[in-house]
Amino acid sequence: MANASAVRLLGQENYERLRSSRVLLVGAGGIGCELLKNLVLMGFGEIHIVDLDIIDLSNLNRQFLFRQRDIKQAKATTAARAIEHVSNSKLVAHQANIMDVNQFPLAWFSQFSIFFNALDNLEARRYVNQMAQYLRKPLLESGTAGFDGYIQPIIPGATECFDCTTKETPKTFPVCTIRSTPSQPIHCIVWAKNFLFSQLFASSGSMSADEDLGTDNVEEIERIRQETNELHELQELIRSGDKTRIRDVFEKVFVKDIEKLLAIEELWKAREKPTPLYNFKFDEKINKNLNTVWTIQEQVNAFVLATEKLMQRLSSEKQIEFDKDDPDTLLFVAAAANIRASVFKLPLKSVFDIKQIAGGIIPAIATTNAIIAGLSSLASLRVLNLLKNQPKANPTELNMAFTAKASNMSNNRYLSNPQLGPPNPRCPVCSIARGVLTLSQNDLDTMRLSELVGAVQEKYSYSGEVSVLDKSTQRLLADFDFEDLLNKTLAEVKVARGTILLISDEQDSEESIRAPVELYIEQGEPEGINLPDIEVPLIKPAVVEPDETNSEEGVSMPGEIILDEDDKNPKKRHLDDASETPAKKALKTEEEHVVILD
Ligand SMILES: Nc1ncnc2c1ncn2[C@@H]1O[C@H](COP(=O)(O)OP(=O)(O)OP(=O)(O)O)[C@@H](O)[C@H]1O
Ligand SMILES: [Zn+2]
Repeated sequence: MANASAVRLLGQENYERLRSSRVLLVGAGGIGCELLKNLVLMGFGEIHIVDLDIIDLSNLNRQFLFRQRDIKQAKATTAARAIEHVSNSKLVAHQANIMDVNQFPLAWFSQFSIFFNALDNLEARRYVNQMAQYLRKPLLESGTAGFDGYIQPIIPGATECFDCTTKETPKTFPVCTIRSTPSQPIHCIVWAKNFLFSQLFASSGSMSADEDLGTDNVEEIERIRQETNELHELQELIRSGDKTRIRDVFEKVFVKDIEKLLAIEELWKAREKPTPLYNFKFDEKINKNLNTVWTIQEQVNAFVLATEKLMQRLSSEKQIEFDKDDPDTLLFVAAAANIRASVFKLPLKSVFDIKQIAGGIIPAIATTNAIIAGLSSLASLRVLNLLKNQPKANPTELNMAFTAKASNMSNNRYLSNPQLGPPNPRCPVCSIARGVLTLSQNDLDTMRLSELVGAVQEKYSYSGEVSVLDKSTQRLLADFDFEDLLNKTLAEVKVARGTILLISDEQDSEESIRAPVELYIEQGEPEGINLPDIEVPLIKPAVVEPDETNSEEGVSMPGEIILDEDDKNPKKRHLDDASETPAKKALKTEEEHVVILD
């Protein structure tokens, strides 16, 4: 049965095209459920839904295709089943990770006219963006965070891609700030959760000798190492189950360790000194109101109570992970964070506030999801040229992108309609020449890496050394002073179907170097190395400006904590930093040691 209103909007011919389109929806959560309903009601011919997760009780308030009885069922299949009875579309559900190259190789993506992202993490978003760039297929990217949201149509070659602008990564902090010199409540929360809690209840590791601590102060480094190893001993104490020893734990963490810190005078030249919590006592007074800020005595009592409970649990659980919904772990982290905050003379917070911060909670709002999904489905008609009388303009001139902003509204307008930008010529993703290299199974098993690298050098005229990076795992496979793997087979170095290799010029030339090239490894016939015919231009090495930072505004993603903090973020990529090859940049990022608040 034809959908009369769709025919009126699109015209008969375009409606037929819509009916014969096959589309991919990645994510069947808050935006995904809304979007699936829209795509079905619009009448797309075939819709594939991919989601790796199962339904949780907390999803039901907004993921309206799911009911209580569906809890623990797969999201993708349940969503398809829930909408089937009103659907005139063929629905195909996959409970899987979209980044699983065995299930979803590049060729699988090529069957779709458009991809819709309804995801909640940067990694998967980046991955689908990359597939869209390889196949030059349009992608409708979307996201919400509370009352804010956005849609961004991405048309490879014509508009900017997801990675053309820098994105805020989850906030990270230098280790020394967390361990020695907290200056905000958040530093104490990160310390309590990622350090104290995990050392006492979750892990058993002591520190490795070469861990970078983000400070050069020898005394401080020594103190941090010693403290970690002593905490390891405290873990033994905790595991003994002897509750009388909680006093020792408390004294070590809030008195002795602080005294040791105070002894490093260098640290306190320009900072207020902490005060150890001397004369502490434990009593029975427990405050049960999670919304108020407790007195320090109530924090101390809560710390003892939570530690007792966790100690008891350790007799049956091997280790305990922090979970914002696990009251014992939350209470421990909240109390420890507040006691430390008081020692460092910082403001205390309620358990409820700490739960939000430590759990990374941004409330998900059904209405925002519905607005964004509505805009995403409507924009897809424009992207696919399905609207009747659609102006034939360059995509960057059409009104296709939207942001919904309540948090920072301009001109009293909730919805605004920014123009899509053209691809950023310095984008690390869409500015790089790329192609697909198909290798036979036999070649994948037996070909040496050196053979492949040699062929790439010859085909794209790299005159000197090149570096080879496996982008999927960020492993360096070869460069000018690392040739150990060149003699190994592709199978031995784990280059397989779905691997993306980034080859960069290592030539030390003043004049010009060749741009990098990216190859997606596909498996198939025929034998031999048939490299794709792509142009890999010569570029001028950029002048190095060491302190240059990217001024483009980051876009925050749902599910991530973006904190107002002025510490410079060592993980932020510099799109315009052409002083290093991407391969080297990736390695450096891996080496930097920071505490991540997840
Ligand atoms: N790599 C991936 N492959 C497939 N699906 C993914 C992948 N990463 C995330 N998803 C799915 O994307 C959806 C995002 O939906 P949403 O943002 O509403 O998150 P949620 O997990 O349902 O809710 P919340 O995080 O708020 O509890 C989730 O259902 C999640 O399982
Ligand atoms: Zn880009």
